[in-house]
Amino acid sequence: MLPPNLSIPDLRKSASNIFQAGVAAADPYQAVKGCLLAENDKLQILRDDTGDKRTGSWTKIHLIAFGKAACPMIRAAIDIIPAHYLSGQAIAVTNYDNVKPVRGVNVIGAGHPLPDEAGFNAAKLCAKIAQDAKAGELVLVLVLVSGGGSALIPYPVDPVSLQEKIRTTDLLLASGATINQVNCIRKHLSQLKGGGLARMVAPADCHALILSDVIGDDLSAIASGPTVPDETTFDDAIGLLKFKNIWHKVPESVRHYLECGQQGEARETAKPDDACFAQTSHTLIGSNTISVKAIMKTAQEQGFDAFLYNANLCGEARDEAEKLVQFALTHINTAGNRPIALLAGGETTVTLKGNGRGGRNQEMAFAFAIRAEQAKLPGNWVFLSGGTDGRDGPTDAAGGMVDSGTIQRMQAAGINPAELLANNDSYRALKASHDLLMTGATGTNVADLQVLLIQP
Ligand SMILES: Nc1ncnc2c1ncn2[C@@H]1O[C@H](COP(=O)(O)OP(=O)(O)OP(=O)(O)O)[C@@H](O)[C@H]1O
Ligand SMILES: O=C(O)[C@H](O)CO
Repeated sequence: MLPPNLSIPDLRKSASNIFQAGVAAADPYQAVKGCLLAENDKLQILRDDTGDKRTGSWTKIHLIAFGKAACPMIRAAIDIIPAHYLSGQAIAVTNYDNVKPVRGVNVIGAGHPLPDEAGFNAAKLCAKIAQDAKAGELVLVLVLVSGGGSALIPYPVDPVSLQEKIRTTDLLLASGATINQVNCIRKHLSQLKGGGLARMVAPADCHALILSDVIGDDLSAIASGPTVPDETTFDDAIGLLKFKNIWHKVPESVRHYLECGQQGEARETAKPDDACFAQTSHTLIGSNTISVKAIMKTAQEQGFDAFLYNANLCGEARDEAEKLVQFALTHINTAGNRPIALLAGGETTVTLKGNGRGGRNQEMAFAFAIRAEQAKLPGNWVFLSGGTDGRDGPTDAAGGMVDSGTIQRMQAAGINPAELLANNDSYRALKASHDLLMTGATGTNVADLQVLLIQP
């Protein structure tokens, strides 16, 4: 049970425990294990999207895993699938932080959030495994997909070079575009994304187990949907680049390729009626929603009056911080004396205007501290915003955990909070106030979680 009047250290400890419960609920190893069954030496996929079982008279199974959770996902598959199925064609591509050796698997570390040469080489190996699967050999290609996959297996269309793809990704990530928008462009510049991998596997069987880091769980957006039909078009991709004011900044080869596509001279991504999907199925095995339920439960168990503020938090990080402060102010008035937990899950965006360092969670936590101080949010409070993958933006922090004393600590360290926020320099500000959330890479990835705890 909670002590009667929670101090800031008490609240910080609880916030961190609640967040960890959300991360634990997205354990990729358990999620894959819960979906596969080997009985009498035969493999069954326990449910696909329609809730049906999938079995087959496969003689070989090839494994392709990519994303931040690739290692634990492929380990679970290797632990369950009877050895006689395994062909030796097993690859896992993950970000450098999450590389772990897995028996019988070619584990490859690659660049994230910006792609690199290692990822490009890994993407070619994935394509080779897919193309080697022949229908006559009764092969199943089991694809294990998790967030981060888009950056990790870049396979640009001809004639776009890897460097040009990296430059385009960089511009997109800084533009404030949502992940669905970013991935519409990525799909139209890739050989694997937007159903490309499913096309390579066909006519052999393909099944994907998908751990979602995309709010709303649109399967075609997760890791840019390499095994999923894509409804977006070259028109959409061009429209988005123009809308985000980066059409004239992306490399000439990218503009040229997209324009060719618009005129029907380049192949569209795989649409729902593409023949490759006849043998392709999917299972969604984990998501932010499941983690949000877990943090609600943990907050309640810890004695907080828990309220689901938003299960689909999106929008510009600093604006969402402001809205949460305003909501907390009104919520406090209607609550009694019990400590309150306002909880959320989602994925905000940041439109970069400055040249500082940070990530969307750090920026939201930093902006929350500034706004809460200005609005005089009463009582002891702690606000945590963190990426379940343990990595927020191009930094080594998972996010930020700020409290009623944060702004004072920043000022005492000689920091001008407003100036640093204007420069998107949340990492420096939070480091100075000792408010960086440092978890290390967690091995999973189901977007972000927010925990606001208040002792009125
Ligand atoms: N200085 C900064 N301040 C705030 N946000 C930043 C900063 N620099 C980069 N970002 C944001 O970080 C984002 C990339 O971060 P991150 O790698 O955590 O994304 P992600 O969504 O977890 O990646 P993936 O979905 O591929 O797993 C970009 O969208 C960008 O807007
Ligand atoms: O890899 C990606 O595209 C993002 O993490 C969304 O899944």
